[in-house]
Amino acid sequence: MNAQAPDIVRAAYAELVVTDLAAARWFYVDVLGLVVTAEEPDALYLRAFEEYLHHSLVLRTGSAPALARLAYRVRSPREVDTAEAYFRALDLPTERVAAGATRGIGEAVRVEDPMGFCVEFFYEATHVERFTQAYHRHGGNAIARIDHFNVMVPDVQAANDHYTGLGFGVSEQIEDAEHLYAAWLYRKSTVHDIALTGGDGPRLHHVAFATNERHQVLHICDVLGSLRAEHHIERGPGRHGVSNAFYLYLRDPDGHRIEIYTSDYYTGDPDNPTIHWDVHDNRRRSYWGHAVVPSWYSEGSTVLGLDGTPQPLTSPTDPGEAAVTIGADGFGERVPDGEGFKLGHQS
Ligand SMILES: O=S(=O)(O)c1ccc(O)c(O)c1
Ligand SMILES: [Fe+2]
Repeated sequence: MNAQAPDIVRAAYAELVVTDLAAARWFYVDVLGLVVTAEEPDALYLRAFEEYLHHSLVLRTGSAPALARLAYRVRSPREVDTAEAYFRALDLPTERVAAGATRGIGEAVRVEDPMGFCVEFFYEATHVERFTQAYHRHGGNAIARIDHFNVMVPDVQAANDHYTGLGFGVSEQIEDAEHLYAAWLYRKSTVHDIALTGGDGPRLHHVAFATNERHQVLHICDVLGSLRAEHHIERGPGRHGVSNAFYLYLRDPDGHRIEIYTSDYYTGDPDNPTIHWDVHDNRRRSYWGHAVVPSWYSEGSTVLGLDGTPQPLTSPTDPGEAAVTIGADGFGERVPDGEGFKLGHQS
């Protein structure tokens, strides 16, 4: 009999390893405006304005940039036990950690999932002040909350099946008759808590935070421009086809990719239909047809396994999305009649 999947509420926090905590503090606190809940000589615990749990992002000093773990909140303390039983039944490396193993987080279970990511499931967490209406503290780029994780995996279908087995709904997919190239899956009533990007993996593609309004995304761009830090902008601002969200992708001082995201849509009814995008639809990634910078498809963060060591990478066996569109979706040497760019009518 299959073990019961834990009742997962949402993507809750990520722990990133950074090589220069001061530089990371400048990026995430001074530029992005995240709130410092707690600070240690080698770690920062940060949250966004609507959040009342201790943190949604931990930055910890290390010798090389990496994703230490992704964490999901479950609905009750009992669901931590359910999670442990579920993953042990799958014969996955699983460990129970005591309250305080991560400052501000209660007892939890950590698992190395089938894709190689270290994933934590917790319920108890320290409550701290919520700054939803502390408008005097909000900058023009007020980030409201963490929204989702995006991970790079060599087998999108297998990862999709792992997450549907955990009770995630599938909101959108990019596919053709042969392959599933990308997928977005959710537990909370938005487009996703986790997204799957085909590529060498396991790697972290990005952690996304949500703002409530588009102008807050645009303000980040203006702030970076005024600081002569515009090189932190990798892609966007723009409108996604998948998710319909307004987006901006940044690279932090260690190269970790952070998305600032707003205006996706509600997915909370039980019959929420999956949206299927053809891999040749030029609007899927950028609804206005803009090309996607090659680094967005090719670069990601190293992932640490449950034992804290970097995970070796596996390459996809099928052709990746960037191979079936022209180059990396617009920057392609194989454009037959253009100057290296995809023309609007081409796919
Ligand atoms: O680029 S996509 O439109 O596929 C996209 C949609 C939603 C996301 O969160 C994302 O990172 C990327
Ligand atoms: Fe995203």
